[in-house]
Amino acid sequence: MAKESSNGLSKPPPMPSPLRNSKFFQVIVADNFFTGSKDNLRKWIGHPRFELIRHDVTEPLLVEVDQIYHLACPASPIFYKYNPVKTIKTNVIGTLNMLGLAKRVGARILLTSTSEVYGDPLEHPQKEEYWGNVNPIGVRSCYDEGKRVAETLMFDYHRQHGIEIRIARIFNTYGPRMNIDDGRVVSNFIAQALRGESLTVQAPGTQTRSFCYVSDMVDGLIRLMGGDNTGPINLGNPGEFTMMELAETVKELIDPKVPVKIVENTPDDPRQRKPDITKAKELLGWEPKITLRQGLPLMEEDFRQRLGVPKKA
Ligand SMILES: NC(=O)c1ccc[n+]([C@@H]2O[C@H](COP(=O)([O-])OP(=O)(O)OC[C@H]3O[C@@H](n4cnc5c(N)ncnc54)[C@H](O)[C@@H]3O)[C@@H](O)[C@H]2O)c1
Ligand SMILES: O=C(O)[C@H]1O[C@H](OP(=O)(O)OP(=O)(O)OC[C@H]2O[C@@H](n3ccc(=O)[nH]c3=O)[C@H](O)[C@@H]2O)[C@H](O)[C@@H](O)[C@@H]1O
Repeated sequence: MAKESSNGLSKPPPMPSPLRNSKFFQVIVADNFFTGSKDNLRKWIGHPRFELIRHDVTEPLLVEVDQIYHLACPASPIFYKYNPVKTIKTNVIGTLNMLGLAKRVGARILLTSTSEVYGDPLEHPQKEEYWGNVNPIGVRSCYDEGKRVAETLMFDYHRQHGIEIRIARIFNTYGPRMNIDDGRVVSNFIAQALRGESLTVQAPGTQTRSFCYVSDMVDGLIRLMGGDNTGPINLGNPGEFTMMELAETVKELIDPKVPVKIVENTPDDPRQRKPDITKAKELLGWEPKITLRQGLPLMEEDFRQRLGVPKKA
């Protein structure tokens, strides 16, 4: 039997990457562009300390890095359900590959997990200690069970190999430059209102979500990566809205005349969701600053430009 060292590991943890002492940040983005767009990276292409690689995380990646932000995964229900086997491979094999990379080069790795690990929660608001209420064989399982396995892999690599891990459980986040046809509710309602189409509220419309603006989320992720806590830590905005309230807010902002249409919902849609962010406040000194009413107009402006719908004078 392998002898255990004082930290409980059979082998010492990997040496931290020497890149930690580097004077400059360099960024390597790896994306297979399934839901992402090169257009969003246009301003960085050609920058001497930026590199873009078309890469699928279900294949191993050999690069030298000291921090890994592991975000790769389709996140909108329409896209993650499109090829569920690929989604679960991305979560399981993709996370294994990123952890293997972290182990080889001694990097710290952050996983963007999700509030979907709480499933259709029976506790409200959700605290990190809640184990969730997830259907393991439903149409959302490729994503929510996939992320649960990804969290398990992160902790097993941490305990078994001493890898430095960070886990964020992100709650519904939105912002400019989202794919216009992403399919998630905020982008759908804004695009529909701008196109003068009915806002498609999925029944019953009383289900709730808590929406976080993207710049707040990025700030939270950077704090988590830089701090001493493995997580999991909830990152999200506790302001909670029903989908009907969201539709009314978007109407008021963009076009009070657009109708709201109740359409069929999809199976296992969580009925309520709101993060308890006590941990993020205490451990990261983080809380979101941008309310939904402040964030929506910023997204509207970007969608107007891309859809070519100028604001009426
Ligand atoms: N936005 C949210 O509300 C939210 C909530 C919880 C968790 N998350 C997580 O945050 C991460 C980013 O989400 P997002 O909202 O920006 O979604 P997104 O779909 O806009 O971005 C996901 C990115 O991953 C890439 N990708 C997908 N599969 C890949 C693969 N196999 N190999 C390489 N790249 C791949 C896509 O092309 C895209 O650029 C995801 O892991 C998601 O699960 C997001
Ligand atoms: O925050 C999270 O953890 C997860 O949130 C999302 O899941 P979901 O909340 O279902 O996202 P949406 O598709 O935006 O749906 C939100 C609510 O809006 C409703 N909806 C959606 C789209 C639409 O056109 N109309 C509408 O009423 C849905 O029924 C649902 O109740 C995505 O699955 C993931 O990006 C993410 O991991």
